[in-house]
Amino acid sequence: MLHITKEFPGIKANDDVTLQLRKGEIHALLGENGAGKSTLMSVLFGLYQPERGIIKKNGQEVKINNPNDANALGIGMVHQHFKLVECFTVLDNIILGVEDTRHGFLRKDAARKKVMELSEKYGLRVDPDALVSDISVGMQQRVEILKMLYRDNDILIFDEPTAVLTPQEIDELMEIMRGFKEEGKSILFITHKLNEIMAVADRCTVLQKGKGIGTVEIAKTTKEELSRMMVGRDVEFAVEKKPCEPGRTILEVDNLVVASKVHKNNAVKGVSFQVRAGEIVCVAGIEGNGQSELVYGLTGLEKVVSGTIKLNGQDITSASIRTRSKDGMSHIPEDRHKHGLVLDYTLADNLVLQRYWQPQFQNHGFIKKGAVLSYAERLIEQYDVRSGQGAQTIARSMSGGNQQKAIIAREVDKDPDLLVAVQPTRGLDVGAIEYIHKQIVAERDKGKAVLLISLELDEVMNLSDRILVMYEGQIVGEFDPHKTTVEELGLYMAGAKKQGEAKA
Ligand SMILES: Nc1ncnc2c1ncn2[C@@H]1O[C@H](COP(=O)(O)OP(=O)(O)OP(=O)(O)O)[C@@H](O)[C@H]1O
Repeated sequence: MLHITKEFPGIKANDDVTLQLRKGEIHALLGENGAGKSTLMSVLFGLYQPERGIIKKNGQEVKINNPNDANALGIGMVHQHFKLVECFTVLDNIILGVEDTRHGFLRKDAARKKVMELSEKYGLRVDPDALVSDISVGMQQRVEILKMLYRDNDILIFDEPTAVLTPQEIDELMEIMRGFKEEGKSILFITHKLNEIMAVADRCTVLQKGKGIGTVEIAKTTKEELSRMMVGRDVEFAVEKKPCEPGRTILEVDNLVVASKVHKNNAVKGVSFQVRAGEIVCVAGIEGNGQSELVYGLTGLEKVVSGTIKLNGQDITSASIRTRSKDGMSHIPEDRHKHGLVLDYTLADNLVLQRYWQPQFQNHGFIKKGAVLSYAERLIEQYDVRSGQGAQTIARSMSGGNQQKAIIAREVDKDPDLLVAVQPTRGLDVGAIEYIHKQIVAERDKGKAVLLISLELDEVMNLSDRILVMYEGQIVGEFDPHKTTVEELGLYMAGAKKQGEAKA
């Protein structure tokens, strides 16, 4: 890709960027949120046409007008937010658009055979007949990868593939990528996780505010140098925090049971714990052990089966979401598109989603547009949310990381008593993670209670004052982060160990 420039209203997302990919290499693409990584890859995949610049494959200039052209050139892409049809089966998703319809009949036998062979060969376990809406995020990603392989692609673009995976799944993906490389396929890999780049990549190209800063050989660089190139300053990987001084109980959960949406059993099976003012309690666990359902129950997204939830001593077990919000609960949700934002609203409207009815923002049922805008502008400035048209930007057009920052700004600025933060730094760059971690600790130091749900053990160890490990819907252990290790937590998370009587 030579001298690519791509503009959107108000922003040059790519500004004269050159990227060269070799055969059989894993090439990482690194940059702050909104630096233009996804845009550059969307240009390569034919989703956007650049204003300037050309693309060459094997020395020949090519024109990629749409994803079909990209596929014909052997270029495939796994998007940051998957592009699957939820009510279709795995197999139908893989063959979508390249179905064999000879003589007017849809023929799937050969397709099924090819999919199963690819699945076997690369260790990409899928159930071809399962509906996409019923399978885990990890399996959805395998479907996306199989889609590329089914089309015989040999340039594979992975846009933040590990942001949604568990540590085990990340290891598996790294192995799969190495396998592709050995076969001579070329991989473009966007990630914010420097450890992953150091582990698998051969080279790394760094973007900063739309411009290419340079390409480095991984064998000759360090994590620190990469983060400096990308953020333009040194980044602290561990946040400083003083010992915790917990106060009164803010959240009290007693014997909570929450049903599962996917299977008949309960997902949360009698969980009890408390979170006090001025402490960060972290629920650690492998994805799918009831953490999501616990949060749905706490925040009111799902009705609970039994048990009680008290916030500041008030029973809120059956309270509406608005009541919980008014009573002092904030929620940074796991899925920013499903529960965090209204994607076709402006950034400003998204920032007042739970507050537009307050006198500050409405008068006799009419929204005070000026007040909403100036409030949004303050948050955008304070939380460094970057987008093309400021408060008026449509949320859908913002980069994933900046969408996340907008949600964090909204939830923290509500000044809650309890902040329920689920994977708050998913998809954020190292500079933004440092900032968010400091914010969470600052909230704690202001006397707020923080319940953090995270799959990232580094984050758990770094931030929490107390760790609860969840396994198969129950709390199987409680730990002091200063007295435990990642290895010990791992054993409890995998169900190999359980504390006699889990107290919390
Ligand atoms: N379709 C679009 N319309 C308008 N602006 C867009 C569109 N797509 C991207 N942008 C803007 O272009 C810039 C670059 O976005 P891009 O998604 O490429 O960043 P990124 O480096 O992938 O970020 P992240 O790490 O947060 O995913 C952002 O400011 C974004 O708001």
